[in-house]
Amino acid sequence: MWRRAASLSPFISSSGSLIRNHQTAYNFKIWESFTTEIPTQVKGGKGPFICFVLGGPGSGKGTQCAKIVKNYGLTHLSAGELLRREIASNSEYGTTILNTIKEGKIVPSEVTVSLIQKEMESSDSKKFLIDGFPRSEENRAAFERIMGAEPDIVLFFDCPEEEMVNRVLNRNEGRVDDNIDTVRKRLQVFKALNLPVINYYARRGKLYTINAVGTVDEIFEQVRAVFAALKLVTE
Ligand SMILES: Nc1ncnc2c1ncn2[C@@H]1O[C@H](COP(=O)(O)OP(=O)(O)OP(=O)(O)O)[C@@H](O)[C@H]1O
Ligand SMILES: Nc1ccn([C@H]2C[C@H](O)[C@@H](COP(=O)(O)O)O2)c(=O)n1
Ligand SMILES: [Mg+2]
Repeated sequence: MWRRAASLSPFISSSGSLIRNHQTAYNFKIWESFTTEIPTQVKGGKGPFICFVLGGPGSGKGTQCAKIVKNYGLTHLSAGELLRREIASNSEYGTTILNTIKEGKIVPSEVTVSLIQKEMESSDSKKFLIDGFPRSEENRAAFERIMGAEPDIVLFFDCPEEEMVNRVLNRNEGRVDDNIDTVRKRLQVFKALNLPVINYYARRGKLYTINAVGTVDEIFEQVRAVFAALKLVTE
């Protein structure tokens, strides 16, 4: 169990020397190579390592998180899964959460952060992969305020909208939001509320953009390059 009182200061340089700028779905820079700039100080504070995982609906966040867990042993917390679990448990917020998800909107931050908080504070893990969070500036601010922590790094799975729509419509997991109407709304919400957060982390030098087109293994090779550079995470 843990509690962090203060935020970490930025610790990863975003000025790697062999980076090429690719035009991708949302025009973020892709980190293509980490050959010379290995961060020397990965962790500055006493709290756990926190990696936020962002990307539009169906961009492959959950799929890649499963591979990260398997290869690097981080504890995976999917905000969407925590909310779906809350619906299934018939909690007092269940109906509100269900209706919000059906509408493709964002659940109030206090609800989501308190679910994440419960998981993190009852875990002995020292490294968390927080998938699908923060979805908005409000989410981000609430996490910082309530948890007193910031992510160490942020992975962004950058995927063209058409590909995301195809993946969601073929997912076949019985999710109430896997239909064309909701996915269109989720894409609008993603662009309006989540892209600004992604930009925020890019400005803070914490964002690692992954080109989310290709096979699952090809995409994971880019993730591996990020984690290879962050030696401390794997120890
Ligand atoms: N690289 C890929 N190529 C083709 N299909 C993929 C790829 N990665 C994931 N998928 C499939 O696309 C669907 C969506 O993937 P996933 O659930 O990982 O996305 P997500 O980003 O977590 O979406 P959401 O935000 O809706 O939870 C799944 O059916 C998954 O098997
Ligand atoms: N921070 C979050 C994460 C998720 N939700 C809601 C709204 C999403 O459409 C839905 C599914 O999430 P996913 O499994 O796609 O990550 O859950 C939210 O309101 N806030
Ligand atoms: Mg997911």
